[in-house]
This record gives sequence, structure tokens and C-alpha cells, in this order.
Amino acid sequence: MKIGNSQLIKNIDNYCINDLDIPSTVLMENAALKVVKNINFEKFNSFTIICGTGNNGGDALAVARQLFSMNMKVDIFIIGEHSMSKDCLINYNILKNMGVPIKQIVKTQDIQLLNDILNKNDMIIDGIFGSGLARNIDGIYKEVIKSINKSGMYILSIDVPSGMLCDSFGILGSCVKANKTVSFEVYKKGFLDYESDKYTGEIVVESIGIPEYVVNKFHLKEYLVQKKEIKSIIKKREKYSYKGDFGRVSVIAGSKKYTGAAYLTSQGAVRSGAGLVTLCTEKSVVEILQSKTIETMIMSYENNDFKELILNSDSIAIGPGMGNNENTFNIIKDILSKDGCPLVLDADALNVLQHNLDLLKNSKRKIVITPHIGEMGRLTGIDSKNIIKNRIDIARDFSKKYGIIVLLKGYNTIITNGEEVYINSTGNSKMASGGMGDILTGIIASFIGQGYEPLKATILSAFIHGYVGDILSKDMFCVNASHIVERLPYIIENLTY
Ligand SMILES: NC(=O)C1=CN([C@@H]2O[C@H](COP(=O)(O)OP(=O)(O)OC[C@H]3O[C@@H](n4cnc5c(N)ncnc54)[C@H](O)[C@@H]3O)[C@@H](O)[C@H]2O)[C@@H](O)CC1
Ligand SMILES: Nc1ncnc2c1ncn2[C@@H]1O[C@H](COP(=O)(O)OP(=O)(O)O)[C@@H](O)[C@H]1O
Ligand SMILES: [K+]
Repeated sequence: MKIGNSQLIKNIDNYCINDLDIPSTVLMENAALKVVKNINFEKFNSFTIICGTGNNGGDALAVARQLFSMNMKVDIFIIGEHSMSKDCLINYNILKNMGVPIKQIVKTQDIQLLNDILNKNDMIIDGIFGSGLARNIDGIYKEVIKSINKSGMYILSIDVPSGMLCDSFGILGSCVKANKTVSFEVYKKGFLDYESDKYTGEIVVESIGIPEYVVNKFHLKEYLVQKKEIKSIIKKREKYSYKGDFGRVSVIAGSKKYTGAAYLTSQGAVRSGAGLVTLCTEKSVVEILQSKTIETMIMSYENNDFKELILNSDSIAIGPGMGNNENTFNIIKDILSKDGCPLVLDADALNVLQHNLDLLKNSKRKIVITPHIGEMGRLTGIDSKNIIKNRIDIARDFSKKYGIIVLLKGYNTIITNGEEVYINSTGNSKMASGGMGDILTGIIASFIGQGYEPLKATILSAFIHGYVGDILSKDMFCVNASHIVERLPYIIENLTY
């Protein structure tokens, strides 16, 4: 799903109205009809509709007219004394002509009237502010929002919960806490923050009749990855395929202190369908790991046939638990400087590259890096706070600069190839525990090995990894890496139909 900000909305709007001659009231009517489509009339038959004086208020008035025409009970309130926008006024006049009463809330005393009605109707429809919110909310607006939130009634917000910014997450003074937000054309950038769902409730994005090519003209190629997109990427297995079709995946990971990281990375690859997985690790832990795994072949990277293995791999995951040391650096330097299959670099593979980023830039291989915020901070020299604030731009710039795919982990993991940005919608804080990232690295290498193009493989893997965590977390206080490994193949199967 496309992500966008208020400038994008303005550009699209202007183009439709000025270049295509679509009357703005047509767009408003489409928006209103989409709001109505999202109301469950088995549960809700009477509505308190609260309008501002801009186009968000215009949408709400058009919704009120549609509901009135369906013989629903509507109580309509307009807040403030500002002059109405052109389209808001058009909808106001139609209602007046139809004889539908509209009450005004201007002073604090008027709020009592609103409070008396709020609990009598089944639903509140919030059309106070949308993408035009420009300054801090105070006075009568603040009081109305307080009443709405206090009512305990079901609230549907039009486009944006009134009070929330569209461009980056922020609340301007106060904000409606909706149960559902019906937004238009694009998923607003402000919805991405981990606190936003306290205000938006469930988010539905509806098209309001703007041709896709118009949206694409102005869209910055930022997308939210949801189940629908994943289902279109993931392929069912052909009846006659054999293990050679699903890739030879090599995992270079682990050391004396971190056998678990090596185990989990290789299991991520095995349990997500790689044809043949070989784990290359430090000599001293080969035996321990051999006793732990059945499907994975294990060898030391000091072996003579290590070089041949690298040459014959379809994808290689490198880094988890290797240790930030010269030996790790030498292995990675050697692989990066030779042409060959795609690489997935994580953990210590990133730590050793911190001051050697030219190796990344000059490598002829396709590369995916999977840093968490801390690792990204070390790679870029930017402190974590600033990375969190500007995650999308920092990931995109780094990706572009080094010609690699960046997967920046965390809430709403970001995946970018420098041009397109994908934001993952799955995963949760119950997954914040050791080894989680190692599995993800293994899954990405596995899907690349299975023939998925690296960007698609990375998007797919991030979604699946978080999706398994989301399903498990419904019944678990915390989800550990081994739980994810266990459930992986079952849940991937569910996504293929
Ligand atoms: N662009 C589009 O594609 C469409 C947009 N539509 C609707 O139009 C909305 C945007 O409409 P507008 O641009 O008119 O903006 P809004 O309706 O969001 O609000 C703007 C009005 O509120 C005032 N205002 C802003 N901040 C305030 C504050 N803190 N206190 C008091 N007053 C404040 C402004 O001065 C202006 O009068 C969208 O959210 C959507 O609901 C729809 O009509 C359909 C088409
Ligand atoms: N709050 C959260 N919301 C969504 N995903 C999370 C959250 N916390 C952790 N995760 C996911 O768990 C994984 C943790 O990876 P990482 O930080 O590398 O951990 P480790 O190094 O311990 O394996 C990442 O894929 C991350 O996206
Ligand atoms: K609103």
C-alpha cells in the first residue's frame, strides 16, 4: 500500500481538479461514500457527526447527507465560527435545503448540548480536522475533542483522527482517539509511528476515484507491506521441483561464545525452505553444532573446501555470532572482493565493515545488510536518537550511496534499495529477544537461494518473520527465537493460498 504525506495529497488534489477538471465535490462525495461503506449498519444506526469548517468537515457533512438519505438518525454539529471552505459550504447548503438541522458549537456552554447527545447515538463520526491541520488545537476545539474521547462511544475518524499530523507522527495539542480511521488514497506517513494506533484504531485506506497514474506521478515510492502484497510475491512450489531448485545456502556464523547465533541463522534458512544449507563456523564449535542439527551440513571455514562451497552457493548469510575481529574481517573482505552470489550481511559482518565501507561500495555482488538501530548508528556515525527520527531517509541514503539493499530492523522495519522504500507492518515487542535477528538473516538468504530477487526476498522475509511473531504472540507473553523457527514452515504455507 502506498504511503504519502500531506504535500502528496495536495499535489494529487490540484492535478485532479486543475488538469483533469474533476470537480472537487466529486472527490468529496466519493470520500463520503467510502466512509459510509465502512460503517457496520448491523451495529450502528444513529450518528453524532462532528464537523470542522474545512474539507474534512465537508466530507463529514456529505456523510451526514448519505446517512440521512438512508433514514438513519443523524445529529450534526459544526465547531467554530470560521468561514467554511467552498466545498464544505456546498454540502452545508444542501443539508439546509433538505431541512436537516445543524447545530453550532462556538462557546463552552454549547458543549453541554453535544454531551447530552453523544451517549444517545451509536457512533461518533469525527470530521473536525484532516490533512489541513496547521496549528496547535486549543479553545473550543480542545474541549470538543475532550468530550468525544470521554464519551466512551465508538468513534470513526475521517481521513485522520482530528489532531494528528499526516507527515510525521505528532499530536497538535489534543487528538481524537478513534476506533477506526477511514483514510483516503494513501496510508498517511504519520500513522507509522508506534504510538499512532492509540489514536487511529483500525486503519482502512480507500481509493476515492483518483486514477493510479496521477498518484504515481507524485508518489515518493514509499510503501507499507501488508499480507496482500506478500501473497502476490510468494510462489507455491511446482509439483516436479527438487531440492536443487531451492538453492544452496551457506551460512557463515558462530564462534565459541555464540553457537546459538549460528544455529538459529541456519535454522532460519532450513525452516523457510532452502534446498541445502551448509553452516560454516569456527573449528572449535563444529562438533557442538553437529550434535544440534540434522538437516544442516556443518564445516569449519578453515577447511580446504570452504572456498569451493562459497563458489557454489546460491546465497550466503554472513555475520551472526562470528565476533568482531580480524578473522571475521578477512573472511568478509575476501568474499566481498570476489564476484558471485548475493550476500546477506548481519551483526559482526557489519561491525567489521564499520571503517571499511568501501568494500561494500566496490563489491560486485548483490548485498543485503540487516542492521538494527545500533548497528546502523555504527555504520553511519549517526546517533541512535537521530536514526530513529529519520529512519526512512537515513536507510534510503545509505542504500543509495553503497548500492546495496538495507533492511533497518525495529518497529516497522524498513527495507530499501535506495529508490523504493518498503515498511513492514508485522512484528511486535514480544519478539524483542536474543537471536530473533539471526533467524531473519537466515530466512532472507533462504528466499534468495530459492530464486526470489533480493529486494523481494528481503521484503518477504521481514513480513513472514514478524507475521509468525504476531500469530504466536496472541497466546504467549514473550516469543523466543526457537518458537519462530518451530512455526515458520506452517505459517509460510498459510500465506501461499
Ligand atoms: N485531497 C483530497 O484528495 C481530498 C480531501 N478531502 C478531505 O479534505 C481534508 C483536507 O481538507 P482541508 O485542506 O480543507 O483541511 P482540514 O479540513 O483538515 O482543516 C483545515 C481547516 O482547519 C483550520 N485549522 C487548521 N488547524 C487548526 C487548529 N489547530 N485550530 C482551528 N482551526 C484549524 C484551517 O484554517 C482550515 O480552515 C482531507 O483530510 C480530507 O478529509 C476530501 O474532500 C476528498 C478529496
Ligand atoms: N517492538 C518491535 N516491533 C516489531 N519488531 C520487533 C520489535 N522488537 C524486535 N523486533 C524484531 O525482532 C528482531 C530483532 O532483531 P535484532 O535486534 O537483530 O535482535 P538479535 O540481534 O537479538 O537477534 C528484528 O527483526 C526486529 O524487527
Ligand atoms: K478527522
